[in-house]
Amino acid sequence: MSELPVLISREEVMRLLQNDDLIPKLESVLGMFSKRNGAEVIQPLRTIVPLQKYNGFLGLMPAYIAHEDILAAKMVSFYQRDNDSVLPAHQASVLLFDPERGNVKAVMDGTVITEKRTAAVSAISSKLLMPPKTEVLCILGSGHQAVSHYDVFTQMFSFKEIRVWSRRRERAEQFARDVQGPVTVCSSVKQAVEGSDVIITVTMAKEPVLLGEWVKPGAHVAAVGACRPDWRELDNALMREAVVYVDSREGASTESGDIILSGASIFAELGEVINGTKPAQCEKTTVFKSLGMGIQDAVSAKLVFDKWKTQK
Ligand SMILES: NC(=O)C1=CN([C@@H]2O[C@H](COP(=O)(O)OP(=O)(O)OC[C@H]3O[C@@H](n4cnc5c(N)ncnc54)[C@H](O)[C@@H]3O)[C@@H](O)[C@H]2O)C=CC1
Ligand SMILES: O=C([O-])C1=[NH+]CCC1
Repeated sequence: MSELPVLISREEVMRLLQNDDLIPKLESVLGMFSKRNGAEVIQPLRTIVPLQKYNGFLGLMPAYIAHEDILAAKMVSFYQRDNDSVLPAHQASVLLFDPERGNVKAVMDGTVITEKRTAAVSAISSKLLMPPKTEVLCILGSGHQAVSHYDVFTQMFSFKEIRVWSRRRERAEQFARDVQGPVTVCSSVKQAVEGSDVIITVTMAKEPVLLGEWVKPGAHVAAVGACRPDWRELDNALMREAVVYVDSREGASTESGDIILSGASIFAELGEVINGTKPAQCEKTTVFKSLGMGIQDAVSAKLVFDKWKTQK
């Protein structure tokens, strides 16, 4: 009989998953994915189970990476909660399998994996696509992704100013108190965005919050929210004017309201830029539309498990 899977907690994932290890693994797997060698990376489109009664969704995200022999599946629930709800918006678990025997080796917290790997992928997009001189970072939203993005962006880059905007000013003020360095709390999206070189959108908005008319020409936007085909964070002007990069063409064309409803065309996947088969047009305004991928969770889970084994 198979051994029982090990359980790896949120705290352990937080301790074991470090950006320095994670970023090269993500770059490598994004590059592999964009080669479209179906025997190398298998990642079906995310299956979504709508939970209409609760204004929520369950996403199923399996992936197999042959070269590294990683088989994993994340299950993530996400809800549009009202403002005063104390319940979390996202919760996830990742199952890591033994691909040869088919048994589950580990069940681990996937919420921290989701927070860290998403932010790390946005940091990769910024490394590749942001303008050469970047001084101002702007974060729209002040939730979990805002914090993980702040952490990796301040670790990887140095900005003269970091701005945050949130629908409720007190949440933005709380964010500014919680993080390590100085943050300018902005009263409007326009105030936060104007003059920013890198803009991160990490909101639960269903309608555009970021308008193209406020965005400095040449800025880079990492658009992380709006992961349903009828949800938006960015307006048509921005989507149509910018050079649009995505994590997966199939994912973005199926799930991203910003892409589907604006009719914007996708210029490249991040993996194609990593592979050198598509250029990074840093001199132009760029949008990286992130939806999240099972392969990102799979490499993260493997890193966590390998470290856990060496430290147990
Ligand atoms: N691309 C990817 O791989 C992933 C994307 N996400 C998305 O990132 C976004 C942020 O996620 P979390 O930080 O975990 O959520 P969270 O619930 O911790 O934070 C959400 C933030 O959005 C704000 N917000 C809610 N409704 C809004 C509205 N109508 N207009 C403007 N702001 C609004 C909230 O005030 C809060 O600041 C979500 O859209 C989520 O689905 C999450 C995980 C992975
Ligand atoms: O990749 C992911 O885990 C998610 N993307 C949008 C909601 C959750």
